[in-house]
Amino acid sequence: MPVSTRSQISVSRDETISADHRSRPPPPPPSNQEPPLHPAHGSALLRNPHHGLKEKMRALTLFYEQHKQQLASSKDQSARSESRVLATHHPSVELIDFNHKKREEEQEGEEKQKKEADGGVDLAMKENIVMLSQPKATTNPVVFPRTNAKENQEVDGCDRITAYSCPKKSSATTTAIRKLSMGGSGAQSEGRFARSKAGGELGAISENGQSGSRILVFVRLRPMAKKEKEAGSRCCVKIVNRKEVYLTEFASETDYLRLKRLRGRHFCFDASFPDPTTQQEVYATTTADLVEGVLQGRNGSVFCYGATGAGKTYTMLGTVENPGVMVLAIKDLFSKIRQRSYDGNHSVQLSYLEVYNETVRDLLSPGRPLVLREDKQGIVAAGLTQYRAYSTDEVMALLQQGNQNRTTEPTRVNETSSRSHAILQVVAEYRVKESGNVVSRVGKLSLIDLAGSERALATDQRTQRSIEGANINRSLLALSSCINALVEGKKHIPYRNSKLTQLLKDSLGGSCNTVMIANISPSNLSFGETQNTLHWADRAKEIKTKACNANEEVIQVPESETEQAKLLLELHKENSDLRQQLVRHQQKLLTVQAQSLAANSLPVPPAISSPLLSPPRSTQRKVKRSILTGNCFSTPESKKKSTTDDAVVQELKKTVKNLEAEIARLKKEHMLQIKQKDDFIRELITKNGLLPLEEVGEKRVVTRATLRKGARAATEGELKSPSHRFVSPVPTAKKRSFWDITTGNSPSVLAANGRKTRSHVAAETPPAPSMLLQLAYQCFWFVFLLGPHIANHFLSAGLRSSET
Ligand SMILES: Nc1ncnc2c1ncn2[C@@H]1O[C@H](COP(=O)(O)OP(=O)(O)OP(=O)(O)O)[C@@H](O)[C@H]1O
Repeated sequence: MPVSTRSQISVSRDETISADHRSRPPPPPPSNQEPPLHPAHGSALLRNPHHGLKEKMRALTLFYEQHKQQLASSKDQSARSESRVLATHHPSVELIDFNHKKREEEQEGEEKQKKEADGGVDLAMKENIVMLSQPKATTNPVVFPRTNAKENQEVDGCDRITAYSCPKKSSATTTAIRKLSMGGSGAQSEGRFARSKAGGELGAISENGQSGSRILVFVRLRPMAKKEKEAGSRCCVKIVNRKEVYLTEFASETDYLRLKRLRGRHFCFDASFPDPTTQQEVYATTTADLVEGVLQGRNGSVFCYGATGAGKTYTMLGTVENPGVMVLAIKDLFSKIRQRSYDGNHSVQLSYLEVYNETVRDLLSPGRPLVLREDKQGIVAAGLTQYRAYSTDEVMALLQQGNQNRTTEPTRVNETSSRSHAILQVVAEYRVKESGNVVSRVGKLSLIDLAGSERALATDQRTQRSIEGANINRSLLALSSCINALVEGKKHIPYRNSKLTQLLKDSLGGSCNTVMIANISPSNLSFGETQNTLHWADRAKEIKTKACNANEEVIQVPESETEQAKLLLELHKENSDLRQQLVRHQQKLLTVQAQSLAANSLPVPPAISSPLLSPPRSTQRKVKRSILTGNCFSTPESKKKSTTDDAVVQELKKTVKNLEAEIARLKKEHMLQIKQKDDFIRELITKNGLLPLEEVGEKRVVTRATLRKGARAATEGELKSPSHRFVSPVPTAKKRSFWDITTGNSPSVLAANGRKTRSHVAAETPPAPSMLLQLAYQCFWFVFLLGPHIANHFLSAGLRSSET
């Protein structure tokens, strides 16, 4: 992290000495007569006002010489230990190795315990038991300046290192608690055992998958670079027991005054990797468990953190010969999925993005910067390409493609310095058969290679590089703020301060198993950066993550074959039922469609007879008739319509019949009336004696009968014209015409006294109406009498035509 912690640890040596003196009991007096070397004596000397600086220096020099002799004598013992290989010429490192014999004894004790214990017991747990049983640190005569009190309280089993007087957290106790709490499922214990084995019994403990787990922090030390060697830099980092990291500031052996300001610090992590550690070892210890968790449906994150050139990209990506965590994790993921997936039912999707100068870019399909959005799944980059990969080779090709698109620039520190934070996300979804059921699991693994924290001077003064550096530092500062807030348990975590922290939100504070790998350089020239890195890594250890629940779904599957066959039969039956239903519905639908079509269609014209098209005679007739009757597409509506029409016709026919009967009746009545009138006329004539009855016969009374007679006569030759038809045989008598009858000019109304009555016909024959008028009257009567017949005729004719 870019935040320096130097100010916290620069304490004067004198203060430290006095503090140590206060806190420790005086040691037994020395056997020889040499000047007192113990700090108590030293402090006594120092407190003596008569002792000058020269004496102090002499005492210290003597002590230093003696210490060197002791070291020389212990070299034989340390030659047998593994740390002999790592021994450097740095005095502090030599001091660390001073206690090798003791550590060897401890290791022997560990092995003894291992043999005694059951086979299934976690090696890491045993290691912790041993650590707990270790004796408390004894008083050490070597006094070094006190550093961060929080970090280095005690170093178990390392007397000399305790002499740093850097109060260290009781890491052994913490570790033991963690390890003891893991005595849960056998599977987990097995997993941890396997991991311990793979990690070379590093004792790294995973609490993944358990509620309230914390971020696991690992440290990796890279080998000294050629450039650094050439620059005469020396190793300032010592890794002990594959857990503890000792950081010492260099000082010249003869520069006694400089000793005052020497800084030494001690840290303890879940595991620490010295420079010869292989990539495979690092992967097995840090990430293998996370991959396992992903396969169980849990999310996992691994991020590499450190100064520029510290080996982050090497750890994450590696080289062709030594592939890194990303490559190994993907290979492992694919091979494990293949082994387990039920019926090969699995999918792996990946995305690869970078955060460069506070912009998010898609590395697999570069284009416009992406926008970060928060949804139910957490923070997502909108529009980020998700590639589905079916093999490791495909993933490798995509990874290579992405890395080519990644922003890297040469800096003074690193020739291929990553100028961006890169995040590879792999989503694995697969089905596995477990206790008769099929379980579908989805897990996400995020592999993050952060850009290196750096000092402006360490890289370049050029504008672009310095801008990049400023942005990198800004985002890493935001990361450190988030770590601080999380450690302190604050409610508000400032994730929004940078794109990087937004993207890491899930990994840091979400439901996720998270691993941090802090990369450090061994060079004393990078002391400040290494110290910063270790400080923040140590702080990150305290971050508690939320319980990581498995994202899985159980699909019920019958166990026995008989049950399966049963299920298959049931499914077949259901399937055929559904098919039948479908056919029925289709039929119904067709009928409805046809009916609606018929209802909406116009009457079809009669088919044009064609010898080729015409059907057989009988059919043709039927068809023709049906077309004519409109029954070819008989719908309920059309049927109803035709029925209504029939009823109307019947009604009309009835009416016609009734009318005809009425006409006949009226005719009869009319004839009767005429007859009555004739009789009445005759009677009147007879009464009045106007004509003797005998003469009556002679003088031709115009009656209907006579008319008929006359008509007959006319037909015989007398009345040849219509005007003659009504010629009265009596010349004096008024000729009674049809007009007379109808207009009441009847002779019957002629008064006997000669007076004209209304119906009286004057003696002088009134002028007869004109022929035209008579004709009109005749026509009227004609129409009156024959009208109903004619109407009836037309009506039935119309009905017939409407029927057709
Ligand atoms: N464990 C290691 N073993 C061998 N070589 C290493 C190791 N770690 C790092 N290196 C080498 O150190 C150099 C710098 O490493 P790397 O590029 O990984 O640093 P970095 O932290 O990613 O730097 P930056 O932040 O600038 O990108 C590389 O040449 C790399 O090969």
